[in-house]
Amino acid sequence: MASKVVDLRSDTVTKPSEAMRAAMAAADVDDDVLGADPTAHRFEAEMAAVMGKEAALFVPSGTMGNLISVLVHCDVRGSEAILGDNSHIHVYENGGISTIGGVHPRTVKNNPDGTMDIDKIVAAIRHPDLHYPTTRLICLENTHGNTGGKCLSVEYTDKVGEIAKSHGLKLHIDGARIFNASVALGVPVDRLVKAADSVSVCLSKGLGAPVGSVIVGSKAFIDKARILRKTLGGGMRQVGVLCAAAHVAVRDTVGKLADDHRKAKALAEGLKKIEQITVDSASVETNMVFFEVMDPRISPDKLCQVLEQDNVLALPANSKSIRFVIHYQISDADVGYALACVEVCESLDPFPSFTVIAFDFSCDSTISCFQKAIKELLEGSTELGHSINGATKSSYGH
Ligand SMILES: Cc1ncc(COP(=O)(O)O)c(C=O)c1O
Ligand SMILES: C[C@@H](O)[C@H](N)C(=O)O
Repeated sequence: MASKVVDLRSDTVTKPSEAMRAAMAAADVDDDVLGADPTAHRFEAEMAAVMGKEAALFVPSGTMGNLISVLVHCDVRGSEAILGDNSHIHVYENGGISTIGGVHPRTVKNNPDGTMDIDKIVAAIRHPDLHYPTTRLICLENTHGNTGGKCLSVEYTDKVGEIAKSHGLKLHIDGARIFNASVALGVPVDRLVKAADSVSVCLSKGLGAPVGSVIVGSKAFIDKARILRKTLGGGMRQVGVLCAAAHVAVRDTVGKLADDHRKAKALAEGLKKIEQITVDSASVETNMVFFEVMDPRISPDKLCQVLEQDNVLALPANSKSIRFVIHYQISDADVGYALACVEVCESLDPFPSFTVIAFDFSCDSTISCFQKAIKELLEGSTELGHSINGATKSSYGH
């Protein structure tokens, strides 16, 4: 029987539940390009209401959701979008807003809590000038993935919204994990995004849907987004199959996010007890845990490779740390097993001491000495290398 895999690579790795699969099979569908998939319409109306916006549009991915949103807001050539230098849109979306949309990114440093300093956002705003692109959009990310799933407060979001409005700009929130933020902050999700003109919500992350995101905003925004989705090849015909699963995900999994956060905290507290591990467990706000290995010889890649041998899957967060991401298909026992595996990895010497003896075979005497040494070895009278001229000895590991 295949041994269980504890997959902590991301919250994108969940498998659809039986309820999702049943809903997909039973979905009432039609051609959505011709504007008629009833399940898609129902789900989009449901999500618009949940998020407190006028309208919604199902899209195949969070990346496309962000791209469409930026392109709708920055629909004039020479537009600029202010976004975090460590944001998903800027780091992981192939520069799509530029390569496809011709939008210029104006990055502002992301703080360790996922925010961008308000004064730096204001300083980055550029109004029409012969020399500059024109700022038309500010993008936030909540929760913020690359800082470890940090939550942006509703107060901060409202403040950025006020700045956008006072400067005639729009505000987009990459809300891939907005439900995690809502649950962790105890703020209703529609209140958390009230200041935003658009939000991209991933259904395929912590909510556990097999595919897709939904973007929400004004009706005028969504009408333009629908056209852009088709332009980008996102017209999906009987998409109700996917929307049916997404509906089940929102219905069944939002209530489990708090437990994901609890398990992430427990994982961080457990990692804290392991000698060679550094983790700021107090900074764990949602479902992600970033930790470092003290031993400089064990890189994040190396530890992930070693853990994989024990069927624990993880990914490096960066050159220094590893990322564990909890989702609703990770149990408390899985957390305990992962901790035990990290502990074993840390106690094992990943690089046992060993000696390399290099020979200079261009030297004739080395060969005769080598032959002598082999003869002596076979007779058990010497250690290889000690009696060979031209041999250089190097030691690795401890
Ligand atoms: C914060 C954030 N935004 C957007 C995305 C993009 O979502 P997708 O992978 O569905 O394109 C991701 C990752 O998946 C993410 O972590
Ligand atoms: C890496 C990124 O694209 C993905 N959203 C994740 O967090 O796993």
